[in-house]
Amino acid sequence: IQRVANTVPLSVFHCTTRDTELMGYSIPKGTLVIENLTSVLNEEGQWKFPHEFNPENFLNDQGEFMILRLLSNGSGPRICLGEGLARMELFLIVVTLLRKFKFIWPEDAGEPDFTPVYGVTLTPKPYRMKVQLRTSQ
Ligand code: HEM
Repeated sequence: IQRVANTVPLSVFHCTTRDTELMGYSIPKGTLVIENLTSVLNEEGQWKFPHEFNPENFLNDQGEFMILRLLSNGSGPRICLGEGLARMELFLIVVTLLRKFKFIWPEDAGEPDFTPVYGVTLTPKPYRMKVQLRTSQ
């Protein structure tokens, strides 16, 4: 979910505090550095299905779960302080909703439009969804 949602596509802007050499590039002191997380999270060649929601992106050839650093919350000394909290909340909220309800795309709603709404964060366009209480079996 976090890979496809790409919630903070340009991360938090940073600035070099000294002249820096990175992979052959010289970055002078005081340069504004903007990360492109959209590229990281959708890079062709890095993901089996870069442009679709497919949990198989996180499985190896034997079908086992691969432990990856997803990078949707940045990395390094300034990594997102809320990463663990955000991940736990997402898990609890999504699992609780899916256990209680079925989410059904309405037949008359046409194809879903995945074009994001741009801001500091990316959000989906408003959409209608049929929500049905699951019956206990
Ligand atoms: C899915 C939810 C979230 C996403 C995708 C996200 C993403 C990010 C990203 C990309 C950065 C920049 C990291 C970097 O510069 O390498 C960041 C920084 C930060 N985030 Fe989050 N974040 C999320 C939720 C939260 C929550 C819930 C909190 C607090 C409770 C939080 C607090 C922070 C703070 C304080 C920083 C700045 C850390 C620093 O500069 O030292 N974030 N976040």
